Amino acid sequence: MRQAMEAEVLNPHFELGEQGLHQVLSDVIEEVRRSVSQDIDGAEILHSLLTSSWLQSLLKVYECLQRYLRDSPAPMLDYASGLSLQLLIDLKSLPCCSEEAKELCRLLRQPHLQALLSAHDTVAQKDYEPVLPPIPDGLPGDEEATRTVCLVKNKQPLGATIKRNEITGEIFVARVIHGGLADRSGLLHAGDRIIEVNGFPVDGMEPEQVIQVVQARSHGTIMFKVIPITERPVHNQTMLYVRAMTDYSPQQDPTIPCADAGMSFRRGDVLEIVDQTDALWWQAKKLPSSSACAGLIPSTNLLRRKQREFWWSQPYQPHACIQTLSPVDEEDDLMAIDEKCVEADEEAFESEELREAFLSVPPLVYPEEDDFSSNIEGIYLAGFRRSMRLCRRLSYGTAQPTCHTRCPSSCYSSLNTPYEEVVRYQRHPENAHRLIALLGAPGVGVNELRRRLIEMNPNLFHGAVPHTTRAPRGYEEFGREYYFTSREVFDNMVYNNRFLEYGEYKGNLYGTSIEAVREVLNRGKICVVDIEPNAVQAVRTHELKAFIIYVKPPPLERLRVTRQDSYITTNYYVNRPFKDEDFQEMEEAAWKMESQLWHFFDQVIVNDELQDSCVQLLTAVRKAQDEPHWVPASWIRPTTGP
Ligand SMILES: Nc1ncnc2c1ncn2[C@@H]1O[C@H](COP(=O)(O)OP(=O)(O)OP(=O)(O)O)[C@@H](O)[C@H]1O
Repeated sequence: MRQAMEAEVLNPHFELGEQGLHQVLSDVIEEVRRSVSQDIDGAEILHSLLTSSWLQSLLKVYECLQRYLRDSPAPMLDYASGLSLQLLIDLKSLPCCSEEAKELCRLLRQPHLQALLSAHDTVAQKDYEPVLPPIPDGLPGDEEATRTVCLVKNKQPLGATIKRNEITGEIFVARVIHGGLADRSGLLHAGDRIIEVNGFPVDGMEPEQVIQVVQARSHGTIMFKVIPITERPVHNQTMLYVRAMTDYSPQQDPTIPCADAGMSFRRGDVLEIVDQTDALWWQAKKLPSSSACAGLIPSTNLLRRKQREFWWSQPYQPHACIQTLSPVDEEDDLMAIDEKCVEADEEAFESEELREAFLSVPPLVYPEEDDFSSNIEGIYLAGFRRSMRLCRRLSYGTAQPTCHTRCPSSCYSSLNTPYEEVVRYQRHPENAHRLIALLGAPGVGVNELRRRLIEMNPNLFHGAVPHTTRAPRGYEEFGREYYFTSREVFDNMVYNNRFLEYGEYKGNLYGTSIEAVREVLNRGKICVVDIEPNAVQAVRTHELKAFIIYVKPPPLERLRVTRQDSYITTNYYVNRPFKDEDFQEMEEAAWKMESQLWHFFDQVIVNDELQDSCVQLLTAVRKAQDEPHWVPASWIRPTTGP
């Protein structure tokens, strides 16, 4: 037996048998037991030593470590994600690809495979230590043991805030910022009492004075003597991603505990909430983030409270919802009749006065149809009829009954949800396409871009056929120009929230229904619609998963240059060249849309050079369908209730 043990000691690579060291120990105990019965001196002591539970545990740990060292798999490489990306780039750059290469591309782009590779890299790069056994019970708990913590400061802040107990004058660590220097050291915790900084006793000092002592040394080692907190709070670190629905600036928030530790954000920013331990102040990172260090932001409840206070502190203003963007005043436009008319509206011919007015203004073009209602390769471009467009512009009605729900971002509802929970979503190739919704100020070019996109590939891109209560004309077909319905049916659809948006124009109702969009999507096509601001909420649903593209006007000087030969569709059913006032109105309308809806835009295209904008639009639409994006969590795991 002894020989066997010696062999083990001498040869560290000695392979322990099935039972391992545990077995060896049992044998030793057995031998010692026999020695005890022979009454050999000291054998009893040795016996109790070897049978003690702590030694057994220690040996088990040793065995685990041996097994860990022997069996731990070593990765072939730790950058599988990078390699797959490189492979995709290389394959893409090939002039022509074999079927196998295409298949490989498809596989490598699969979200599950990418997630697997990423998980592999995380594991491969991390040095996982074995789990250590728990600290034995019975250690003295009330001992005021001090700890000396040395942090090497570089240009980064320390990443901790302090507070003073006003009664005792003691200084405590108030908060440790996730990913900051203090956090990464693992040695400072919220609640630790600071006794000394760089040898200076800090009890009784004001927090600002303590900070001065810390800052006296801009780099090098800073030494803290602390009494560690006995019971550390449990950190609430569930992974949460949110989209900010409001702007926030810590510098302008007098209530933030430490403005320097705060993080500013803008509406639409995606934030990773890394710590929600404090009910009032969360810690978050802005994505994509290059910094390891998080910043303080108000929690949902706190931000909601702040917004409410701000809301009530504002002087009363007449309701300034997006709908109040006044369309061109009808009376003003009547004065503009002497402009050069290049196009007449389908409905314009119903009015005798207008017909006369048109006839008196040369040169005139009287297309039987709206110019956008064209036919490409036998495919009709639906949803471009002028009356529908003008109706939408004039429209104040939506599928939602009250203003609060109609202007989701601007008014009350953003107070309820200052952060919207989001998740990363990538459409599965077999799922329906995401709805593409274009939005922009009147005249900015939404319809021009939409039309050009559909013309690029009318077999793939489609508009939704609108509904109307207007009677069909001789050349019009049901389901091509419009779905012609009775007012009763239309009202019923409104009542049942089946319209994304609807409105009235010259006594007739017009609207884009969810069914019309669904009909396009069910045929495997990409449905491209333009929406008014009040339809934003209606397209942001689990079913449609709209990708909202905002078309932004370029600066005024560029509008003047690029729109020299363009015509604005006025409220008077004529097209005329753009005037400076039109550009100003466009900018104002754009500004309002941006200030109220920016956080809902998945993509912004500045419509400067038309060709560039078309390329940007096409790229955005492809990305919307094929690449991962942040979407509301409720789209992926729908919640019950409103
Ligand atoms: N980038 C551009 N450069 C030059 N002209 C443009 C550009 N974008 C659009 N246009 C022209 O501007 C005019 C208005 O565009 P369009 O009708 O698409 O506006 P819209 O945003 O759809 O407005 P509406 O609300 O009136 O439907 C059209 O004559 C169009 O050809």
